Amino acid sequence: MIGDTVITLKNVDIYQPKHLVLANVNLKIDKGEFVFLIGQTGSGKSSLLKIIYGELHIASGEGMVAGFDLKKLSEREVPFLRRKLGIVFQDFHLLTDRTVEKNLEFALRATGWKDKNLITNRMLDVLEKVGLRSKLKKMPHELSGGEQQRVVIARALLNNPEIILADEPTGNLDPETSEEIVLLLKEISRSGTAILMATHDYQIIRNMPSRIIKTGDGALQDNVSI
Ligand SMILES: Nc1ncnc2c1ncn2[C@@H]1O[C@H](COP(=O)(O)OP(=O)(O)OP(=O)(O)O)[C@@H](O)[C@H]1O
Repeated sequence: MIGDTVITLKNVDIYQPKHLVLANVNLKIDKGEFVFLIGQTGSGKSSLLKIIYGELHIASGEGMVAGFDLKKLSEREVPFLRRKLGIVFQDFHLLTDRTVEKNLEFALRATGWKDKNLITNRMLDVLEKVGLRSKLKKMPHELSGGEQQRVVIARALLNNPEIILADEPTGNLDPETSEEIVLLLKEISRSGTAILMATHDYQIIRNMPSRIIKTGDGALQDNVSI
């Protein structure tokens, strides 16, 4: 990693799977930056995120994410890259058959945590950050959409990620709750985690001015205004 840059893509072509979705992508995101990713449906936002979290391979160009060289990334290393990333998607992906506590514990154990006390402390820590410490014993269906999304964000924070990738994290939420979620993500970015958030919600972008990148016509544009 060079300096405080946590994502670097240089002249990257992104294919899905044989069709060139984005050509010659150049992108740099620094530690603690908050960036919106916009673009029409099908223009390549998810494909860009997939390159960053190692779901799609780089065919040409270069990429470094959280210190991992995407070009050299083997299947075996992908889980280690993912531990440096928090991933937050639109449809919450909480396990519906267990409590908030058990959801978080499951994610910690899956990433190698064993000590019960450390697990409990970490869970309380992240729930505190998202303002949901009192909901530890609740089942997902006992929470509102916004609260469920906060738990997903708490889960994304468990391993202290360098970057959070959020794909339409407010897609299922009302405008007020959406704004709260984005404010929470902004606050998280101020403590040093870079946030890249794909969204179609221009209202939110207008209310919270930040750097905007945009996919369209097979390319990625930086510092766009809307
Ligand atoms: N698994 C796949 N196989 C074939 N083509 C795909 C696949 N996934 C995506 N595509 C195509 O790649 C292009 C970019 O898709 P992508 O999902 O990145 O767009 P997007 O900007 O995230 O769209 P949305 O806003 O609808 O989520 C689209 O033309 C899509 O049809």
